[in-house]
Amino acid sequence: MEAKISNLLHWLSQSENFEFNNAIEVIDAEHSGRGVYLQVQTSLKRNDVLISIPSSYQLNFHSVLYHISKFNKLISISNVTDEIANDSEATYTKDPRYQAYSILSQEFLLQLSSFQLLCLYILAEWVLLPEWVLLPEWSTKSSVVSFWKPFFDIWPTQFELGSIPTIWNCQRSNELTEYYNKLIQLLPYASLSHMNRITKLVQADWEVIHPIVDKWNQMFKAKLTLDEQFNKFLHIYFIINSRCLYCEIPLKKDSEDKIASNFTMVPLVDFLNHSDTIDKYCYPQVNPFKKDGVVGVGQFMIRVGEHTYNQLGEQIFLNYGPHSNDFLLNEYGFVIPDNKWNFLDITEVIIQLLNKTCSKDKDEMIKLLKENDYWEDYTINYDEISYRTSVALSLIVSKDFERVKKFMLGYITEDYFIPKIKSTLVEMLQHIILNSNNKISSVNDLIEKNEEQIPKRYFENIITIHQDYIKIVQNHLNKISDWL
Ligand SMILES: C[S@@+](CC[C@H](N)C(=O)[O-])C[C@H]1O[C@@H](n2cnc3c(N)ncnc32)[C@H](O)[C@@H]1O
Repeated sequence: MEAKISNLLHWLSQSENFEFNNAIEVIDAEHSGRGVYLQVQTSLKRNDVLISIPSSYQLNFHSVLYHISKFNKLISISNVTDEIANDSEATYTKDPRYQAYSILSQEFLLQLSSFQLLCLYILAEWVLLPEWVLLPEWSTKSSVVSFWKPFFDIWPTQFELGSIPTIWNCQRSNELTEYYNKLIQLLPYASLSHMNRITKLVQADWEVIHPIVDKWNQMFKAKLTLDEQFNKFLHIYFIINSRCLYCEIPLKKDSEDKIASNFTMVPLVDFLNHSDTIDKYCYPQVNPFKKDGVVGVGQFMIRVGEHTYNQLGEQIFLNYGPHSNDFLLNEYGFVIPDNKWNFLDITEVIIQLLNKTCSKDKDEMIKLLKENDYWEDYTINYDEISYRTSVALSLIVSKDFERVKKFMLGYITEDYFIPKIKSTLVEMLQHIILNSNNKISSVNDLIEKNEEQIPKRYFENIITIHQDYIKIVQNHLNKISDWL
């Protein structure tokens, strides 16, 4: 890994606009992978620059179009593909990308989302190009490598990202599928619905890009099967997902997918690990795009936040957002114990309770909740049972439609409903604890039968989420015992 990191630094240092504070270093740690640490006894203070990466070394919608257009001269987008010199005929015959990228029309590329374009491009440059150049017709020119190779080389392996539930759910032709299905069954409801949502996005994106991969396979006689290529795509999808940083993409300014497409991938910045503390450690800043030969969306900087770094060995963290463990597991493949943003989604439990009421009342309740935007998304965090959860529960238990309408409008407080819902709430919370305890026991059973095929952290992540659920619920049970 050290050699790969020094290759990356060497590659970046070819740009004058690259900065990496000489008090920090990238270190590979057992639990959280690569991270950035203070390695010189000094003091890094608010607004000091830690990392600064020019546009031309970031992977995003703009830079990918720029690089594709080097091989396909029919692509011409102002402010993106200008300033590309014409190649000689000799160059054309040396690099299979001229042929591969010739099937990508400007119209097709521009309507892709950032995710689709980057997945397709990274698949080509990282996975397929090294195979293409080994074919007899290109083999004498195998010195052809992607500009991005030093960046690709430091990305996590399939094994490192393997704890993400959508990967268990989507991976094709895998001997561990049966095992993964057992793990999926032990996920909490919030993780399961998150997994199902991302699974649909992954599958939809593959539907869009796989016709191109098919054409490349015919052009270059692929060695990998389509299933193997899908697994590589899945890996790339989650590399992007777990390492992308918010950044406005001018070409996506007016597009429908602009929120999901506004991101860039930034070498070195993508080594920063997550802390659940917001606004403390460091923060990103993107300097506006300057024309003069600079390609892309702007210089990406990381500056020190309000915390002064002066402890040798301290880790430089970045907050990825106020994310619960269910979210972190599904988007990034890790959890943090006692994460302060944890919450339980108890929509399923509330709906089960609702299903036990007589069907006429049930239909009316659903109608009232939907009409007033109180349908689903019932949550509990450590400190609070959400207002919408209290409203739904009060309605289901009391069946007092008129008073619940006033409760929704804030004319009466929950104090009125507390004595009515107390016993149902206690029963429901105890049931949640029982359910999490059962799942923890089942995960422990799986660990015993595992025979080391699956890394222990996959199981431990699920156990941590359930244990944290129990802490949240137990806190409410303690509070309820003080009521009235
Ligand atoms: C943006 S990358 C950070 C660099 C990464 N550690 C690496 O080795 O390349 C995000 C990934 O880092 C890991 N990660 C980030 N924060 C973590 C934390 N607090 N604890 C454990 N793993 C963490 C997760 O694997 C996540 O998918």
